[in-house]
Amino acid sequence: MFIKKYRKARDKNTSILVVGLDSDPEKIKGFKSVMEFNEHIVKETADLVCGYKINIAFYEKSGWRGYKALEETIELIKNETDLPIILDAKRGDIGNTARAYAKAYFDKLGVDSVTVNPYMGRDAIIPFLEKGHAFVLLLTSNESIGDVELHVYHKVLELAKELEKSYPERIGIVVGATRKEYIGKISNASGGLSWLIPGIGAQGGNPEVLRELKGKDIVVNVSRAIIFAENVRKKAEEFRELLARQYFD
Ligand SMILES: O=c1ccn([C@@H]2O[C@H](COP(=O)(O)O)[C@@H](O)[C@H]2O)c(=O)[nH]1
Repeated sequence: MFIKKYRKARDKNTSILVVGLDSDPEKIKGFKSVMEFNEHIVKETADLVCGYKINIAFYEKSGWRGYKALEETIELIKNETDLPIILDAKRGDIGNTARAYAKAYFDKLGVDSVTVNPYMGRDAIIPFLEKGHAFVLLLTSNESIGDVELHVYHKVLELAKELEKSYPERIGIVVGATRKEYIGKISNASGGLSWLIPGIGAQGGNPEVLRELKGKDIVVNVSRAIIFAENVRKKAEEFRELLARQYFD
């Protein structure tokens, strides 16, 4: 179960860092394949993180070869570590289609959590909660949140909390670290929901926001700033320390 694996890894590694395996085949210079690149990243970081997040887009862009690399990467993480895997797929569709996605990701791929787009409401979310854990998009890290999310995020928060009653410890929210002005307010209202926080590193989000989230189950994703660094381990150590100082101290 995602939350149990996450808490165990967080406490063992004193880390709330999740490394994002956004292993764009066009950027993995010096490696023969995405799989070889991912093996290197996992070997360098497994004792510094509380999990991995894999964004499916960077695998789908290579068709079946990318999907094969995705499957092999998940197998590698499961065989070599006890760390939870979040699949960043941002799915959201009618019930029977959502059930098909949930089956593909939890039963076939074997990930622990999936990101879900809540725009279509509970039918699009529940199939994921029935099989595993889901993070629903609440207030994302990108510029254009004013177009839609700012108008509805409080509704998404209400819905997530309602679903949490039937699916305790199986639902969380995605809030960008770039959303400093909203995080305190959302934290106060978020009860026992877990948090996935992207936006630190390449997007310039502020790690100080983590001070508002002490005691909550949070994972902080950093992708490009770690995986494409010259010294991956050193960079992961720096981010682990930076985040830990805000959250654990
Ligand atoms: O609000 C969101 C939701 C998801 N993401 C994803 O997280 C990583 C961020 O990568 P960086 O290289 O650390 O910027 C990426 O997979 C995004 O698709 C997000 O950035 N913001």
